[in-house]
Amino acid sequence: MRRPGDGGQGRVEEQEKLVSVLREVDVVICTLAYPQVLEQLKIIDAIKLAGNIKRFFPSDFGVEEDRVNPLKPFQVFLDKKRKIRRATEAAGIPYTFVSANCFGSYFANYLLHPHDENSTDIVVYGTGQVQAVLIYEEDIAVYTIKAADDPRTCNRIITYRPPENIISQLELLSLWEKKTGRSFNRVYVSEEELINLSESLPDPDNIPVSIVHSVFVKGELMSFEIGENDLEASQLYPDHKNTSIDQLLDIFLVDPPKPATAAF
Ligand SMILES: CCOC(=O)[C@H]1C[C@@H]1c1ccc(O)c(OC)c1
Repeated sequence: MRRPGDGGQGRVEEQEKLVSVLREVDVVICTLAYPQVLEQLKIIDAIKLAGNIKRFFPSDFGVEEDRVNPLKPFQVFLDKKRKIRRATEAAGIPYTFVSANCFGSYFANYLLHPHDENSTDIVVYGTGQVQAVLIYEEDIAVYTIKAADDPRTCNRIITYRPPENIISQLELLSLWEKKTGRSFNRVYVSEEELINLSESLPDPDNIPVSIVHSVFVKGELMSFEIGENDLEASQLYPDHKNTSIDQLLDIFLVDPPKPATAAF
């Protein structure tokens, strides 16, 4: 896989420079944050002009946006991502759309707050029993690179859903309590409270609560079966030793990944 030369940095508005950089590579993996999602239209235009890109991964890597129906703030967020998927398809650019579900370290920090050694309360959304999917970020990267030059994933959607990475909030919390020897109070936030917040909070603060509702209350990460015509990473790449959630929490015990906050 070729990498751009030193001149590989710039702005998406610099179309001439973007095209020249694209002419040096084969695969484009975009990870632009939500506020810049529609900037990918400029990348699509540049890819069309360059004419040599063998695969484009738009900045997806979350829920399977063509198969969920969340609360409005998240729906508006996903509409922008869907616009990029449709523009990619319309442009005839070879693509792979990735549904990586929940970034594992990101959401372990979001749910368990392991860096806060004084916390005794843990917020549980809804019943806490809905199954979600947490994938260690390094495995998301490995699966994506493997998919990048795999003909089986060309013009396809691939979901990252290894069986050992499917867990509910309460199961995750119990596992963390077992590993740390700590115990936490469960502070439940009901579906009604989340819906009210999604309607009362100003934009963009209404987006995270809508994502929480989709993932941990509606269970939209697991709302569809992986059928024989669907691609799932751990099935496609069985030789890759994926990091289970149990192993991810062991990483948190010895070298906890720093908390992060997505841009909205
Ligand atoms: C609850 C807090 O959520 C976030 O901060 C954003 C980064 C999370 C996210 C954004 C987009 C997604 O599709 C997605 O799927 C699980 C997850």
